[in-house]
Amino acid sequence: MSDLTQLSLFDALDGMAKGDFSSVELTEAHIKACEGGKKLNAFISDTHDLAREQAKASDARRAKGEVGLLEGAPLAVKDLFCTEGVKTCAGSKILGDFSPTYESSVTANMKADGMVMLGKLNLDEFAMGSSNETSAYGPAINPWRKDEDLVPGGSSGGSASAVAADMCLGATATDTGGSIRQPASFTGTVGIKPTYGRCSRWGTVAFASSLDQAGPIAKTVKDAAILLESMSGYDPKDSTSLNVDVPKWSNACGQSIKGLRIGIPKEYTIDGMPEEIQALWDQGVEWMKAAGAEIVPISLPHTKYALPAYYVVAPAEASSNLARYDGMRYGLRVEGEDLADTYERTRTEGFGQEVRRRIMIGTYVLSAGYYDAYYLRAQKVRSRIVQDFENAWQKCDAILTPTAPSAAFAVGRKVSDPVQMYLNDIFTVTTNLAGLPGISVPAGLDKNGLPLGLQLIGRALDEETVFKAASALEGAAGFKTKPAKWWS
Ligand SMILES: NC(=O)C[C@H](N)C(=O)O
Repeated sequence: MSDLTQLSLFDALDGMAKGDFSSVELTEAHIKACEGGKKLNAFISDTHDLAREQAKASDARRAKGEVGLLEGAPLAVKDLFCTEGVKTCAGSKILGDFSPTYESSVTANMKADGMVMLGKLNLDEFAMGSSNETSAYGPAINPWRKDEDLVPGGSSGGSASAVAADMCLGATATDTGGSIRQPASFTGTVGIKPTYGRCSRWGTVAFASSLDQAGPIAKTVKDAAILLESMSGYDPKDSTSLNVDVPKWSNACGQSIKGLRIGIPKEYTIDGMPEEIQALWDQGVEWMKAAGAEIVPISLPHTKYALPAYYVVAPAEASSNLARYDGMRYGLRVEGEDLADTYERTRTEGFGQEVRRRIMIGTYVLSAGYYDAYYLRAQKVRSRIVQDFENAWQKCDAILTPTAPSAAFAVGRKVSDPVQMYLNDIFTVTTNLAGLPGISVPAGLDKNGLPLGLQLIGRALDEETVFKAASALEGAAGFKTKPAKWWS
């Protein structure tokens, strides 16, 4: 039998449906790939025994004719989603060996659809970062380069690395400012952040609640559609969950984009953007045109304020969400001389530098006297950004931009310069602030042979158009290159 880890999720599901191989065989092949891929540090916890049990149970269900959307597919879960009885630590020391007694709604949906879970994936601590280097478990490594350790992007770096290295057929991820799309761009994978409210946040460790949204990282656009169909859905346990139907997005893949209006925002041309990224974006425009789309120049005038606004709103919400880690309830507790000292020691030892930085920024911008100057102003910027997109939708149906301002960079290169690190999110944060769906599709390689992605943004709840356009882009780009398997 040929190497089953090379299959897409769609082809693997098809192969099991035809009886070409079982979930047990498919799962064993992926467990072997995970064991051979340890150097990439993509996983924080392995759940291989559980995966074997789940695969066996899946084959038994299939024999009875019970076949879920993800039936028998070996997948992996970002370690930000609570998984019942399986360590969930959000890449932080402060959660210690916390093992939840409940399952996040997203992973519960996937389990109900027949997922086999191979393990929990590495990430930046509490999803704060763009390189996976803030993880208390060390960074996941990008499989694209052998001679030098490159970051896989972040915060969903483990998800991206594991999918790119064929260790799983797809993975869950989350995106607060770009954490699904930027790692997808860095690793030649597909990542979609759906409309805010599509996926329930219940049981997902909170970073910035008005921005956090789950979504998949996958090998193809169609695989991403299948995974998102399973992850999405109304959940009364999350007050921001949208009570709307989940369309069959996989059917949108491959449909014609004739007459679709694609907007090109002039503000996304920024100083210092590498020429190859500009060239790839221009090429993307040509591909969309050739596929029958109409190209429309648009303006999103408040774009330059998006990143500063995000780095006020997100830390503000984080400082509030992370107040719960006090050494009393879960994970780490460092005894002090009195209660205040215990809090202080626990939080100082438990949180890494970037998380502490964000808690301090967040506390500052929310404090009396500064609230109006920072937080309130950032919220006003947010309204302007929402309005910019509303205006744009009068002229176009989807927007094409680069995903990130660079390709993957070397481990250690940006850690000491937070502003450089934050700039990674320059093209992705706008959709989080506006709650819109955005997808990254691998579109080409830079001069060093590293993948680059292009982003498509759609109207709220119009993932269908996003998938249609992304699938056309994927077809035109024909990105088939894989990293050489140096790690196993
Ligand atoms: N969670 C995210 O979307 C990550 C983003 N790069 C941040 O550091 O906030």
